[in-house]
Amino acid sequence: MTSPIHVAVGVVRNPQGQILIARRPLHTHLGGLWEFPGGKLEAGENAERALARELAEEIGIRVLTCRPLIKLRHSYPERQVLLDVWRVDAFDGAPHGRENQPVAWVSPDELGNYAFPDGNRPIVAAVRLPDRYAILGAQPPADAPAALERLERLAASGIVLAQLRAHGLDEADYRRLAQPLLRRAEALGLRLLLNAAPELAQELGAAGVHLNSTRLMALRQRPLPAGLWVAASCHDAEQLAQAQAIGADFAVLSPVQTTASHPEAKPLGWRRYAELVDGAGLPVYALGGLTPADIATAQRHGGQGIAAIRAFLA
Ligand SMILES: Nc1nc2c([nH]c(=O)n2[C@@H]2O[C@H](COP(=O)(O)OP(=O)(O)OP(=O)(O)O)[C@@H](O)[C@H]2O)c(=O)[nH]1
Ligand SMILES: [Mg+2]
Repeated sequence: MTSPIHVAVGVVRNPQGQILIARRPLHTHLGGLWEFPGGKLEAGENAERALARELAEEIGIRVLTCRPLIKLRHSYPERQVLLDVWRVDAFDGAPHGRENQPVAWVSPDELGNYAFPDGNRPIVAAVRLPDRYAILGAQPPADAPAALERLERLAASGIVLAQLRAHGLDEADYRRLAQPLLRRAEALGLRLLLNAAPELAQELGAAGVHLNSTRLMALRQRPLPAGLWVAASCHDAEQLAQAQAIGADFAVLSPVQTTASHPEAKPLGWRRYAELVDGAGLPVYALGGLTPADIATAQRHGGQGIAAIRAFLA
């Protein structure tokens, strides 16, 4: 197998939070599809240098600050690419298509309306996902008022994505608990995924499903359509590969450190976390004994951010 073509890709964000996309010229590989500007590394260049050069050449901006977002390998019939994707949050100049390609500013949630190359699906997910994923836990008896109060506190602290995890409840109790939480989450602008059967998540109008590793391993395909989120709990390379194979949007990898909720589980540590994330092919949150102070560490190790049960309520 030849080594993949290393490509530096920029997710350029303006102060309004919109993302710059460009349309690939018709005569090129994947011509006519939308992309994030960028291009191949030249000999002797690292990804950051190539990114700065490509964004200057293609859209006429000077990159001021950038940081890694996600790295992905993808095989097209004609070639393999390593997409080395960076967030560009500060730049000089007004972006325009210097090669006459159409460009557009679109909000992260509108990205789904544009036709991108197949390899870009995880990039779009990474752009849309926040750096914190909250796990709203509940134990029997399902205490809806207490869970609602925690949901409010999560939203007040800026959480926009969470899952409802209540493994001790039977389906009827889980349903009773989930319904008012889903209604409140919607009003708060918080996307609530159900850690439950995908059919239940869809029936109750949740933002998506969070698959525990048993459900994940039993699936042969993505259980919900593209408009809903599919997340998965993973603990090793096999489960991450399965998450990617069924087309999950993101994964949670645990335990990264020793944690009070699972004291018996052997932690992965950041080095192993980074190794697993590197081959995962989808955004991965770190979970297990972490606090918001670890977000930057998770991102430095290739992750999307952190997931936590208690830390966001502190
Ligand atoms: N820039 C960019 N390339 C992408 C994206 N997604 C994706 O699969 N690719 C693939 O990455 C490869 C390299 O990108 P490129 O064609 O922009 O390379 P380049 O700017 O150096 O152009 P060149 O061929 O004229 O030198 C292409 O095969 C392209 O299809 C994306 O979002 N942005
Ligand atoms: Mg290019």
